[in-house]
Amino acid sequence: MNMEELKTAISVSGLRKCFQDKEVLKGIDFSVSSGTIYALLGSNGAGKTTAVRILTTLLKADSGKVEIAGYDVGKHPRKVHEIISLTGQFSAVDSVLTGKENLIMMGELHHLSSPEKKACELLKYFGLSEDADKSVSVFSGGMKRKLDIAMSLVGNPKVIFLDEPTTGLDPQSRYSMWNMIRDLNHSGVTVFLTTQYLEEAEQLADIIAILDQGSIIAEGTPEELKAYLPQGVIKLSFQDAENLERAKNLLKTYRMSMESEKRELLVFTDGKADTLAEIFYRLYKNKVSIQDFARLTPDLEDVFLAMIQEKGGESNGSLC
Ligand SMILES: Nc1ncnc2c1ncn2[C@@H]1O[C@H](COP(=O)(O)OP(=O)(O)OP(=O)(O)O)[C@@H](O)[C@H]1O
Repeated sequence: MNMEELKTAISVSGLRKCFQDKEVLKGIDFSVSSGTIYALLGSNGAGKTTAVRILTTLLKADSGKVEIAGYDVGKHPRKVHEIISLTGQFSAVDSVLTGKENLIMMGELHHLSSPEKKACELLKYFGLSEDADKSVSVFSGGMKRKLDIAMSLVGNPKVIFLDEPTTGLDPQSRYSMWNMIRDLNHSGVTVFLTTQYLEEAEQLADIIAILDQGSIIAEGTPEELKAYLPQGVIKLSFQDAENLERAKNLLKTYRMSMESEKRELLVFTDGKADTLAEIFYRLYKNKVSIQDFARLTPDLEDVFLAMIQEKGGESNGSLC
């Protein structure tokens, strides 16, 4: 099957997995369009690695259906292996060998006609050419991670799974890894990544799914997820309690939240320019002196925390 013609790269429905009596995945559903970057975002222990292991045929689900490029992972694992690659949290490279030797070995495993040529191409692509003949034992964490991804690309996968690709990397290496993931995606590869970093999901993903205690509690583009929280909250600060109190009385028609100690007022508006102008005019006309103001736009972290808090009250009963 041709991936270019196939719209859905990954399709998951009703996926469940228990370990002993613990239900780690509670019947999750999602699909990933070909050519996109999909991020499964969740805290430690949310079930991300378990999901990736099932999607990549390393672990059997208790129930549910997973298809990669139309192939059922349980029934056609070999076909799935031809399409995917997996790079895990822990590097699979052999530290005794050099970077180039690792890649050549992988090329031989894939029966490439010219493993050395492929190794050189990948070393160049990942900016590792100068270090090609050094033993991997002297590579930095970031270099090892790059080599690990390079190894997974030897077989020209159409769908790549990256399990927490930047965990443990310094900000510079993380940034360079993000660029590489974007480049890979631009070359036509579908990317499925797990991360616990909100910023990473926001920077890279077309679609983000928030996995919390084995359930997907929200899914959408970063913008769609941000729309979950109200836009147009403005924060007004006042020099003294008197101005704060007068502003509060004048703006009674709006929903507000007051922090008396900080002499701050949060006003919840529809975010429209006319509304903001009306608020400022009302205060100005009544000679209320505003010390400072800011428009608060919720970021993904606010959304993540709000959603997790909201779901916290719901039952997490196990079905195992
Ligand atoms: N083989 C196993 N046997 C028993 N429990 C397991 C096994 N694998 C995972 N778990 C449990 O399943 C839960 C989810 O683990 P998983 O590794 O999928 O989470 P994660 O979201 O990838 O977390 P992290 O970000 O820490 O890697 C955890 O409570 C973990 O202890």
